[in-house]
Amino acid sequence: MGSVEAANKDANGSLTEKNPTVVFVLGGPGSGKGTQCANIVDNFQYTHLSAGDLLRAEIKSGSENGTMIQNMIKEGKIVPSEVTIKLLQKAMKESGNDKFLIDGFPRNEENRAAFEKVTGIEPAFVLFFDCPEEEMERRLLSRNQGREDDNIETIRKRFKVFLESSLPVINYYDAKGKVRKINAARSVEEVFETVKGIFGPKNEKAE
Ligand SMILES: Nc1ncnc2c1ncn2[C@@H]1O[C@H](COP(=O)(O)OP(=O)(O)OP(=O)(O)O)[C@@H](O)[C@H]1O
Ligand SMILES: Nc1ccn([C@H]2C[C@H](O)[C@@H](COP(=O)(O)O)O2)c(=O)n1
Ligand SMILES: [Mg+2]
Repeated sequence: MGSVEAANKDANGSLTEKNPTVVFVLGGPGSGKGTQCANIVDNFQYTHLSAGDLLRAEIKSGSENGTMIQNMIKEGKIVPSEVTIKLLQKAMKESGNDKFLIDGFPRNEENRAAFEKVTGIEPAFVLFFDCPEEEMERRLLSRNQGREDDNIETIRKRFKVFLESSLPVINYYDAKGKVRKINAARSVEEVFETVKGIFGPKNEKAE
């Protein structure tokens, strides 16, 4: 048995010897997090968990939190950590994997501190897709996936929340040397070339 210090907590918060590898995938709305995570999953042995997708699925499921989540997403606000972390823990457990790309989380200091406290997990590193607002706005307005928050009013609110609440989390991890900043204002292929270099050959899927 290893020491308790070396142990993590499992997705339910119990101490375990298993050490999940978590990469937080952060960046402004429309910076390309989901697009690049799909490419990473195709090439590396990771499970992609998008906090936004999990919250949208929760709305669709008719859960008692659905209306609250829907209203918060419409306003570009961050849903309380307790709700999002429970969804992440459940998805981690159900995946059967131990390597995760957690996309769009932590979005604020409350998300960050609560996840660390509840799961005991520290990210291996943080991918930060850095993209100018004008480019992100262009991408979101032409995304065409029927998202209720892809309208100019909500997009502006999401940009404000990103600057005020999410950037401080990126700065927190940057001070710990964990941030891998990527210029996301390039083509999908160019961005992925940089991403591939960060993951390296170790976790690459066999052909
Ligand atoms: N490098 C790129 N160049 C041009 N368009 C891109 C690029 N990456 C993603 N896109 C497009 O921009 C839109 C937003 O991308 P994506 O959904 O991956 O962003 P996101 O960071 O996950 O956004 P959100 O935070 O809103 O979920 C999509 O329509 C996607 O196809
Ligand atoms: N940690 C999170 C992640 C997302 N949300 C809500 C608020 C976001 O504007 C929305 C969409 O997320 P995205 O798909 O853009 O990553 O979901 C949240 O409250 N907390
Ligand atoms: Mg996304």
